[in-house]
Amino acid sequence: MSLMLFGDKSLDLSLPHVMGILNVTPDSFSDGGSFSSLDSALFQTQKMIREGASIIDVGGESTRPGATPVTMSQELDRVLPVLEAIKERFDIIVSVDTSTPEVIRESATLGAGLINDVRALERAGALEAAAQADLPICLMHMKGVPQTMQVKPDYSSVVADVSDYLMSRVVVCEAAGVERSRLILDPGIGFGKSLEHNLVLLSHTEHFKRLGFDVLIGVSRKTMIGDVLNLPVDQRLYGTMGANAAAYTKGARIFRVHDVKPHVEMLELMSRIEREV
Ligand SMILES: Cn1c(SCC(=O)Nc2ccccc2)nc2c(=O)[nH]c(N)nc21
Repeated sequence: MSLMLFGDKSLDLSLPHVMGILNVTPDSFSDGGSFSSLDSALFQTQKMIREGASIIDVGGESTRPGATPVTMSQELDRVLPVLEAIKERFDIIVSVDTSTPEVIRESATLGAGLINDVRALERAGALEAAAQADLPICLMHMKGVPQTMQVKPDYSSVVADVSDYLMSRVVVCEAAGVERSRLILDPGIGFGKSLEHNLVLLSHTEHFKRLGFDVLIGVSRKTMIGDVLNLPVDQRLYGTMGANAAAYTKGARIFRVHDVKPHVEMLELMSRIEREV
């Protein structure tokens, strides 16, 4: 048992957990407007919970390469109503993707269970907001900024560089009053990495585990799967499952995915077999 508190709930992170992706950026609701985007978000959320998700990940900012930056008020308007509505209706941990101090603060007040920051609390004020929020924080590595991070990314040693960076953020967090036991590490697959860099990071997932932290992996449907299999984004489920299975065998325990049911069932068998003496 290795319990971690996520707001008013806790998870045993000796077991694998699926984090279902809920996109609330307006372009993600191209359902012809039959539902309001909130109805659609709640419907998706209910489906992912029924399929076995432990966490619902809500993000108001698209971090795709070339994505236009979102204003703070846009982020607040997209995330907070959905967070509130989910907390009212469901008993589930809600993770909020944000790098913005005000969103961290408001989300904590409204009952978020995890802050998922692709910028590892680098933004001015984010560290202080996170320290006050008293929530678990996922620190993810990103090299550069979304607009340009995929232009010839280069590392002397990608595993060492990424883990050195994340450990430097851990030190800064501890100095700001964020206990190490609240921190989850994430190598940031696809955020300023070549295909080779992504494959090496996944192959060395254990390295981050051995640093003494739980590891979150977000590889679902990403370009690296497309690069390996030469498949479009809507045909990357099996490749995604293979990548997550490999990361599981190397110690990852939280998996950020679009397809909840396949992963819940895959990880149920993997964890049952791995635990058999
Ligand atoms: C918010 N967020 C994202 S968004 C990027 C994305 O899904 N792109 C994408 C999705 C589908 C297809 C192509 C690209 N990725 C991570 C991650 O890997 N780890 C953590 N912790 N948070 C994350």
